[in-house]
Amino acid sequence: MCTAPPSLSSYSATPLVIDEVAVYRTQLIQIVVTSDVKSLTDSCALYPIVSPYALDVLFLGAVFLITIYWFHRPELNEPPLVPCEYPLVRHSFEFLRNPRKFVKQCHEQYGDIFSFYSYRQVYTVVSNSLAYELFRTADFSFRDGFEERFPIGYLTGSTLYPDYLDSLTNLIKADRFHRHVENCQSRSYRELRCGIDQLIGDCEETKVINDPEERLRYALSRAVANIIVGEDLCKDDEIVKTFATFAAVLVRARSLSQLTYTIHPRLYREYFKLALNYGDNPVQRHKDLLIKKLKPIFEKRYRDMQQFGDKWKPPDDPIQQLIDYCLETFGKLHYDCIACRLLTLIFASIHTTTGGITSALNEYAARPEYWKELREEQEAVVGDLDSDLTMDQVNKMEKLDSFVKESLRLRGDGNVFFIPHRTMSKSYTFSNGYQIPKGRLVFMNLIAYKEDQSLHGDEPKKFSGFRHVNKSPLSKVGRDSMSFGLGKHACPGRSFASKHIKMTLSILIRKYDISIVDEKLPKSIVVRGINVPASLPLAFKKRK
Ligand code: HEM
Repeated sequence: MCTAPPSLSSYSATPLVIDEVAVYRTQLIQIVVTSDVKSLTDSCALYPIVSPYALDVLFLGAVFLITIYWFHRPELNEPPLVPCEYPLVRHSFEFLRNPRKFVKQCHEQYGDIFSFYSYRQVYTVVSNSLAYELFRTADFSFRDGFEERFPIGYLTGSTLYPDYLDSLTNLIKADRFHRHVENCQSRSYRELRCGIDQLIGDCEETKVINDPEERLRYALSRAVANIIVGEDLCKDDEIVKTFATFAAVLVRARSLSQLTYTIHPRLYREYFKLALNYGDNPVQRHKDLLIKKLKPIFEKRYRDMQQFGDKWKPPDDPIQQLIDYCLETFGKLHYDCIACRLLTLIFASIHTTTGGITSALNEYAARPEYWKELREEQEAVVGDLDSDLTMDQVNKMEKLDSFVKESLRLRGDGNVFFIPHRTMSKSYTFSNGYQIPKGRLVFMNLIAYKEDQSLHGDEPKKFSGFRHVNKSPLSKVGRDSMSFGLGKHACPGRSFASKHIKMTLSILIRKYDISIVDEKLPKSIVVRGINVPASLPLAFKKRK
């Protein structure tokens, strides 16, 4: 006879002996795996002859099968794993003590692909042609690799929204964005000049500025804000501060969380978020500020759109791009999503571009042998400091373009890796036959790239400011030009960045004599594990 299994409440109410529990467990399993009523009845009828230990046998069987599979699973032809001396920390010490020496030695010994173990993860490093393969194939994700080391999407809340990075990339790549940047050329140039005049000053007498990077970052923020949020808001001190400081806030919080990464990336992500949310929660504060200041502009636009319909021709600017995106995606204005887009754009654009300005400026100040030619080019192309700077003129600054490109190529001498990419497909087989499993973080060996004579010409390790004249410009990516990445995810803001770096240097070169104060200071420093251009104290004097 089939007795119905007791209800869950009766389990707890009735004291059962061990054998009874096993019988009911067996019965429950049978019920779950049985799909139709008849077989259910049949299976219930069978229960007295099923062993009370069936579940345990099943479990042991599964463990046995998994063990067999584990030992006989297809082995990947993994790249050589650098053997390590210290069992727990593996290569972490050697790598952190002298990353350059470690990577160079491993490359010499193991060739263009090798893996090493740091803390609890295996990393793979690729050089030369395998590095280009990494950038060019869709089987690797730059975003996933970057997001693990710097979870910007998660921290800003952008990952809540569909395709958050794709939609930002599309916004920057769109023709209407390029048209808008061109249309804003003279007003954003004036903003930049005004910022430099105020923050660096007239310098009638020689003036030593200890923090040129920070001052130039604020000047640049005004110019970029002019393009992104418009003429009025770019003069708003709070908005400019958000543009100038948002990335620095994240970098500071990251330094508090770095140690947790060595335990587990997920712990690191959560701790990072906690470190940010603690106290005044800067991400939310910056979001609230952007929403407060921008809401009236968005609402007015939206009202105008509804009131005038097709007769209304909206301004073709990023604000309108964001409105259109929100209406297409959500059917209404979505302010949190708008703030997320803007913060990600600010994060991606301001510090990176200021870094480019700073490294080129440090090289310029330290290398008087280039001053004459670079000044002559400025005078020939632009002339007077007070006249506007057109896009056409910026494009004609070939020597300056090459100088900036060279400083970006060689910047951060201690940088040994390019941003990691993560394998997306099940496993990936490189063209030389080595295989890596899904999820592996893969880095490009930057030392090998910088020292490759076949790419950069004679003496590739030496700074040669005009190395790239009459060759490809700064904003063009290629095998010999990878500061902005390569392939599908190559930086979509590269012409924007290159234009702003050149505009800033053009003003500085025309306006001041700039020289280095202490030649012994390094041009780049390691800040919390990342090599960045140092904000060297520089002497500014108004040119005669
Ligand atoms: C000197 C300044 C800059 C440098 C050195 C730089 C560098 C890079 C690099 C190396 C990548 C990864 C490319 C890859 O993996 O192939 C990247 C991606 C990106 N950059 Fe830039 N960038 C700069 C300025 C900017 C600016 C000004 C913007 C925005 C206007 C921007 C927006 C982005 C975005 C949205 C991505 C992600 C692209 C994607 O995943 O499809 N960047 N950048």
